[in-house]
Amino acid sequence: MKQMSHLDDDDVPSTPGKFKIDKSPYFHRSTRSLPKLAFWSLLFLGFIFIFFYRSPSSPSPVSSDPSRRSLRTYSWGGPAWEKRVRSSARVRTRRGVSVLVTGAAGFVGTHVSSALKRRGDGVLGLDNFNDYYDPSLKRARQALLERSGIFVVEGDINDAALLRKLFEVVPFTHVMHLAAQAGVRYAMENPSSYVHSNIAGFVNLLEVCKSANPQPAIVWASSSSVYGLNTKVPFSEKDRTDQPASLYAATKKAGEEIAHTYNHIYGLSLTGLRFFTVYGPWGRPDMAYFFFTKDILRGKAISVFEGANHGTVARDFTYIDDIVKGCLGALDTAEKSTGSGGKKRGAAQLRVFNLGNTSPVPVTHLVSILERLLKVKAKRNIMKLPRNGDVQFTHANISSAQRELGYKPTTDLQTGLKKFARWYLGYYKGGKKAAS
Ligand SMILES: O=C(O)[C@H]1O[C@H](OP(=O)(O)OP(=O)(O)OC[C@H]2O[C@@H](n3ccc(=O)[nH]c3=O)[C@H](O)[C@@H]2O)[C@H](O)[C@@H](O)[C@H]1O
Repeated sequence: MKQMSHLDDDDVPSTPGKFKIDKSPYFHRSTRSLPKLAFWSLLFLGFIFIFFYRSPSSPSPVSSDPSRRSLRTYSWGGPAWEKRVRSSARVRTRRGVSVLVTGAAGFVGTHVSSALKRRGDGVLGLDNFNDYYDPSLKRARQALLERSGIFVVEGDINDAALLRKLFEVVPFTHVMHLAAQAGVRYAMENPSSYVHSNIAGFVNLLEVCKSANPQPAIVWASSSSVYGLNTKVPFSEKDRTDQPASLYAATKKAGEEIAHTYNHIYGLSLTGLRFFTVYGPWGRPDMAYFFFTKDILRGKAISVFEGANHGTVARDFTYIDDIVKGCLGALDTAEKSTGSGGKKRGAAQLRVFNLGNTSPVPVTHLVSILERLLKVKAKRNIMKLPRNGDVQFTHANISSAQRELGYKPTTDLQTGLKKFARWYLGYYKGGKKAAS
C-alpha cells in the first residue's frame, strides 16, 4: 500500500547528529536514572509512532482551517486496490462508457453514479470526504454506492499522482467532475477552500486529463450563481456572467474560463452544467430546504430572507432526478476529446447549459410546503436578504439543454419536497436523530 501524505518532510528531524551522546547530561547520571530515561524514551517513541503511522482509514484530527483539509493522509495503491478500481469501472453493456465521478459521495455525485451503474456503465468514484458538512452522511451515501458495486476512492482532486494512477489503471472515456466547495454564503467564512477545490483542484484534474491517453470527455458542475447580479430573466447561456455576487460564483465562473483554455489549447471536450438550486433525498444539509426541515421539526426559528421593500426572494428549485437526467444527457452527447500527448489535433466540443426547472418559487412558499408536509408550523423570522453572496432571484431558460441534451424537468417543488421529506424522516428516524 502506498501512503500518500501532503505533510512536509521538513517536519521530520533530519539532523540526528545533533544529539551527541558524549555531551548528553544523562550520560553522567547514576544508573538509577536509567529506568526513568527508558520510560520517557519509550513514551516519546510511542508518540512519534502514533503521529506518523496512524491508520489512514481513521479520520485525522479536524483541522481548524478547513481549506487545509486535503492535508489528511489518504491511502491508495497496491494490487488489491487496483483490482477494486478496475472492477468498479468495468463496463457491463456493449455501448457503455467508463466514468470517473469526482465528488461521488456528494449529493449529486451519489445520484449520478447510481444512475450510471444502473444502466451498465463502469463507474469509479473519488471523494475526499471533507467535513464541510456532516461526513457521516457522505459515508452513508458511500455505503449505498458500494452496495451497487461502486468503489469510492478516498482522495483529493489536488493529488496529481493519484489521478494519474487512476488513468493508468483505467482508460476512462468520461469524467463527471462534481467535486467542489459548494455553498454561496460559506465563501465569506472560508474563501481559500473555494480557490483550493474549485480552481486549483479543477486545473489539476484538467492537467491530468489533457495528458491521459486517450483523453476523456469531461462534464462538470458549474452553477446558476454565475448570473450574479443580472436582472434580465429567465437567465440564458448567452447572457453576461461578469458580475458575480459571491466568491463561490466567481470560482465557478473562473472554472468556465479555465475550461475554455483547456479546450482551446489541448482539445479537451468540456461541458459545463449550470445547476439551479438542486434539492432532494440525500441532499446537502447546508442548503435552506434541508436545514429549514431540521429546524421546523425541532421547533427552532428559521430566518426567511426578503428583498428590499419586502421584495420576493425566489429560486428555480430543481429536483435531483431531473438534474441526473441532464447529467446523463450531457455525457451521452459529449464528443470525444481531440488531443493526444498534450497536443490538439482538431477543434473539440465546448458547451455550457442551464439545468433548472424553469419555474421559480418564493422561499416563503417553500416554507409553507414544508409546514404542510411536516405537519408543523414554522417559526419564521423575516429578515432582509443579507449581503453575503445571495442573489434575489434565479430562473433558468433551458431551451438549449432541451434541444441538445433532451433535458425536460418533470418534478414540481411540492412533489420533490414530498420525496425529500419522506427520505429525511426515514433517515433521521422521524427527525428524532437530528441532522448535525
Ligand atoms: O444554484 C446554485 O448554483 C447554488 O444553489 C444553492 O445556493 P442557493 O440557491 O443560495 O440555495 P440555498 O442556500 O439553499 O438557499 C435557497 C434560498 O433560501 C434563502 N435562504 C437561505 C438561508 C436562510 O437562512 N434563509 C433563506 O431565506 C436563500 O436566500 C435562497 O433564496 C447551492 O447551495 C449552491 O451551492 C449553488 O449550487
